Order: sequence, then structure tokens, then C-alpha cells
Amino acid sequence: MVHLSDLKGIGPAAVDKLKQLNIESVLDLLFHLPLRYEDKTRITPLDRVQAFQRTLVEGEITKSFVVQGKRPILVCEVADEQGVIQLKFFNFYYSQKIKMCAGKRIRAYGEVNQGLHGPEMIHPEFWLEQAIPPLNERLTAVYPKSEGLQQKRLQNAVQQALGLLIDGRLNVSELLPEEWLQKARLPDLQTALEVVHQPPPDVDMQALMTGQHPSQQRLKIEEMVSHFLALQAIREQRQQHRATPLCLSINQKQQFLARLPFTLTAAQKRVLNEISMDLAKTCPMQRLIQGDVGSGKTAVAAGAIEHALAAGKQAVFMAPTSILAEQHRLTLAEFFPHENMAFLSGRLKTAERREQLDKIADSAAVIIGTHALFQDDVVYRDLALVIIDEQHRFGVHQRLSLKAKGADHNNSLPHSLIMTATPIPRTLAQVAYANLDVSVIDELPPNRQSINTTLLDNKKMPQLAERIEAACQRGEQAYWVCTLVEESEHLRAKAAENTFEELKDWFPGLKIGLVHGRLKDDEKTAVMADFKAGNIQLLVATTVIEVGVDVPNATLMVIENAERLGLSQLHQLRGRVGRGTRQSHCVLMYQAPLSQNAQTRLSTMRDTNDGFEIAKTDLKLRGPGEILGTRQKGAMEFRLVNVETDKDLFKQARELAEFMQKNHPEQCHALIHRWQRQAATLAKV
Ligand SMILES: Nc1ncnc2c1ncn2[C@@H]1O[C@H](COP(=O)(O)OP(=O)(O)OP(=O)(O)O)[C@@H](O)[C@H]1O
Repeated sequence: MVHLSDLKGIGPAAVDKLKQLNIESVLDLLFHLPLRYEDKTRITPLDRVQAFQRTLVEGEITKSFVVQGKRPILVCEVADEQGVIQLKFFNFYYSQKIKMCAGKRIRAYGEVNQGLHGPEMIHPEFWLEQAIPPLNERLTAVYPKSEGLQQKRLQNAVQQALGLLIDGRLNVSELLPEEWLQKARLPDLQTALEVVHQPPPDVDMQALMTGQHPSQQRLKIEEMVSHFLALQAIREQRQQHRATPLCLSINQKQQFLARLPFTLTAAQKRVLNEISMDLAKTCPMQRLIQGDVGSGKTAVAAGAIEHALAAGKQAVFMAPTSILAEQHRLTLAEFFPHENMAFLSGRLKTAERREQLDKIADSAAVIIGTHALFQDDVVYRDLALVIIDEQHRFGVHQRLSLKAKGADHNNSLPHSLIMTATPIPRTLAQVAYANLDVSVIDELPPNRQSINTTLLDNKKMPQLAERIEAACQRGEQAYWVCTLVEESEHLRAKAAENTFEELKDWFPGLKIGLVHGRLKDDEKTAVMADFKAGNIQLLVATTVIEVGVDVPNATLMVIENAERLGLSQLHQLRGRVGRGTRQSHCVLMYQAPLSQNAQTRLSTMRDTNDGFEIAKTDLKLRGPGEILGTRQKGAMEFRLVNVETDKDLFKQARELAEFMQKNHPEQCHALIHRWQRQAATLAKV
């Protein structure tokens, strides 16, 4: 086996630099695809050079002179039979000027600009006289590189790797079925690698530059197939476990529905039915509920919990923040007034924690909490259902350890239901959640009015005062969100306190509250309870309230410096209003001038309330990794695939994954391992 350090020019320092690029083996090097290509295979006559194109030219120096000024410029005029070009150098040495004298032959490579005196190149790469090399036979690949690693060295290393592949010393087997490749008119692996790293001069450059060349597509499809196979493997692994079937009789279901303070929407009913069908099975449910902010996921989750309770089993409901966990506790207590509940968050005092742990191990039926529910000393009596209100805040590992807790000697696992509020565009959902069944709540509860969003320059703050007072006079409530970028929670809390003091001066007649991350859990709970009860009219908050807070009487939200937040965070925050039947408003304050990106974010928020639209724009602006946050980070980190621009390949890849499972199962495992750096982690899932 050849190691990176066996390659010429790759010492321990370069090995470290390559690691930063996720390159840890010679094979990784071959899968490190070029950023762009340089064509040094042909010389362009000087009358045919085009502005903005990187071009190779050659001719005789006719003149060379220095233009004096603040920064002297060395200018070389070069001519061939057809035309003239100027080569310009700043920061040159005088020895260079002497070398570049009239009469010498020169070849140069660089981007052509249209200068005052015709075409010019600034700081081109150049060769003089005898040093002019033969023309390249292939295009030159230019790679993404890490700091301190020279492009030449990287190019050289890839060329060596390719050489090893071509002369058979590096064995990289073809894992895609030949018959499929032929049908899809895609090249085999070796050909694809040769083309992407050393394109022949007649290659379709346009396709190559845009990532559409069959050789690039083939490599991307291979990576996607491996992703689908890996997720499928996880799914199958889970399905091999048993789960306790949880069934509700029609009568029990009706009683549950009658207990709810509202009638479920058609979408809620449909999703609850899908869940019921899963829960009745003897293998664990693996379902994701996707529903926009305020679509009523909690009631559906309660429906799932009812199944566990009817079977005398325990259900866990986990939230990403303590505020939200607390709120779910209150909501679920309304839905299940007679059930024994336990609550666990990281900040319980020792005695309280002990008490809750005892309950969890014994009498509790519904257990609510934060990630504290994962800790090793939490022992469940008989866990049959895990609900995770994910909001994209949990890593895959945390979820696993909770699931593992339900496993008993019968090799059984609890059913799992993941809820997410950030609507993910379909294409991304299909990729990220390929191992889950997905239910979508695509309808809001009746009589919701869309939130009216306005943008307001920070300077025009006084205009707001009237609106806040008017809303409060109508008996409605308002949020004032401070979006502070300070590093420490302490500074963020301090700044929110300052805003709180200022607002108290502005609105002496209003009851104002403050909530931020530095408050103790019980203090936060008390403030939120006061707000919910209407004792606080204006709540000053940091973004701790971003997820899940549900106070339908709040109809106005002011977000300070909204330009600092990403789209999905803004959408989550705004979703705290518009939860009742009254018209709600959101005012996005901003500090001018806005960057182009911030302008797009804010105007998107102003123009739409549709979470899916917002998610689409978000995906364009930020890319999938950011949107998914920590969730399945590893699983979504593609080497070659760009989830947005390569989405057209997904269908083909999915079909190929199915084809391979059926006809070439022996190759599937190898393929997963080739591409999934995190294969080991995934295998544990
Ligand atoms: N079918 C319904 N009819 C009327 N009101 C409903 C219905 N379903 C839920 N609600 C109410 O709508 C509000 C939002 O519900 P819920 O908190 O479950 O939303 P969610 O989907 O969890 O939203 P978020 O992601 O923002 O937390 C709550 O006040 C809830 O009582």
C-alpha cells in the first residue's frame, strides 16, 4: 500500500497540510477534484486574445520600460506576427528588467485585460528564451489548497498518484456496475480520474468548468450512491431490531382527540395516522415530522405519546433548550393531566435530580427534558417511544445514545420520532433524511393570518414606540429580541439588560420582562410563565426564545439588528408571533448599510411567510452544511457533491443504489467505505 508520505515532495509538514484538506490517503488525493483548469497546451495568437480569459501567449519583446510613479511598473511589450500585448509587473527587481530586454523571446500565461494601450496581462507567469518549456499535452488542473501548501506541490502529488493508478501500483477497484455505466454512458473510474486530473486538450471545457462533464458526474454519482447506501444500511440495521407494538383502539383515540382543546387539522390527522401505523409494527418507527413553525407538531407528538401510555410504557420528549423543554412540559401537562411526569434538565439541583431519576426508573410515564436525558445515569423503566424536537440542534450521537437506552435484552429499540421546524427543501430532505420516513404537516391551524413583516432602519426606532404601546393597549403582547454578537453569554446578557433598562425608560407604563441565557432555569421558567399569563406585556429576550416558545397572545415582534441573523433563525424567531388568530406583525430593525446578502435575507423575510420558500433561499445563500447544523454533519459532508447544484443527479444515484443493492450487494459495503469518512460512525448508528 502506498502512503502519502511515499510520494516525492510530501514530507511530514505537507502530510499535515493535506490533512486540513481531508486528504489522508493517496486515494483521497485522487478524489480531490480541481477547482479550475489552465490551458497551456496551445498558444493563442495575439490578435485573438480575449479579455478576462486566461491565455498562453508567446512572442518577442519589442520594448521594455519602467513607468515611474508611486509604484513603478515594469512594462514589456511583446509582439507576434499578428499583434501586440503588454505584460505589466509591479514590485519587480531591476535584474528582471535587465533580463526582459528587447529582442528576447518570451512566453506568458495569465488573464488578459483590456488596458489603455490594448490587451495586457498583469503579473503573468512567464518563461524566457531557453527556459520556455515544451507545450503541455494536457490541461493543467488547479486544486483547492490549504494555506502553506504550494499549488505546484499539490499538483505534483496528484500527478504521482495518477501515475501509480495508471501503471497499476495503486489498486482502485471499479465499484459501479459496468452494465449500468455503459447504459448511462458514463466512463469507468480510472478514465474519469484521468480526465478530471489531466484533461486532454480537446475536452469539453465548458462542461468541465461547470462540473457537468460525464467524468465529474460519474464521480459525484458514485459518492451519492455511497451516501444512500450508508443511510439505507443504518435503516436496515435498525429494522433488524424489534420494538414493542403500540396500538390505540378507536375508542382510545377518540378519547384522546376529545381531550385536545382544538380539532386537529387534516394534515395533523394524516400525520398522526401515519405514526399510528408505524407504532403498530414490531420494528422500530424511524419517522421525521417536518412542519413549519406553528403548524402544531406538539399535538401530533402528544398523539404518539398516547400510544405508549395506553400500552403502559414510557415516552420521552426531548427539546433542544431548557425553555422549550419547560414549555413542552406545561403543554403536555395540559394534554395528559393525570399522567405521572418527570422532568430532567442539566441545571436541576442534586436532590431534585435524584428525585426525577427515581421517577424515571419507576413511576413516570411521560419524561420531558433536554439533552440531560442522555446521561449515563438515567435509567428508564420501560422506554418505548423517543420523541426528539430537534430543530437541528442535536448531533446524531446524542440521539443514538438515547435510543440505545431503550435497548433491552430482547434486542428491542424504542420507536423514534424526530420533529423539525426548519422546512428543508425537498431535494435536501431526500438526501439528509434518506434513512427516515418523512411526514409533512403542510397546513397551519385555521384562521391564522400571515405575519406582516416590515423593515426599519435602526435610526427610525422612535416610530416603533407607538406600535408597541398600541398593541399592549389592545391587550396583546410583544417581544423585543436582542441579537447580540458578543462572544460570551455574559456579555450578551449584559447588553440585553441594557436594552431592558432603556425600554423601561421609554415605556414607563408597560410591564416589561427580561429573559436571557444567563438566568437560572427556574428564573427563566418564572419569566416565561409570567409572559404566558399576560403579567408581562413586553418581553426583552436574547435569541434563547428562538425555538418553540408558544404564547399565542403575542402579536408583535421587534428584532434588533436583524441583519446579523441567518434566514432560518429569523423565520424561527418570527414564528413566535402569528400563533393565534389575530393579525401579527414583525419589525426587522437593521443597521444600514446592508450587505447584498443581508438585503436578500431581509427582503425575503418581508416578502414571504412560507418556510419552504425561505429555506430555499437560505440554501442558496448558505449551503446545506450550515442549514443542517450539527445534525448528521458527517453524513452531509460530501467531498464532491454540491447538494444544490448537483440535485439533478440524485434521482439517478438513488436508482443506482437500489440497483446495486439488488444486483451487486457485495460491492455496496466497499462503496460505503470508500466514500464515507464517517462510515465507522454511521455503522454505529
Ligand atoms: N389544530 C389546531 N387548531 C388550532 N390551534 C392549534 C392546532 N394545533 C395546534 N394549535 C395551536 O397552535 C400553536 C402552535 O402549535 P405548536 O406549538 O404545536 O406548533 P409547532 O409546530 O411545535 O411550532 P414550533 O415549531 O414553532 O414550535 C399552539 O398554540 C397550539 O395550541
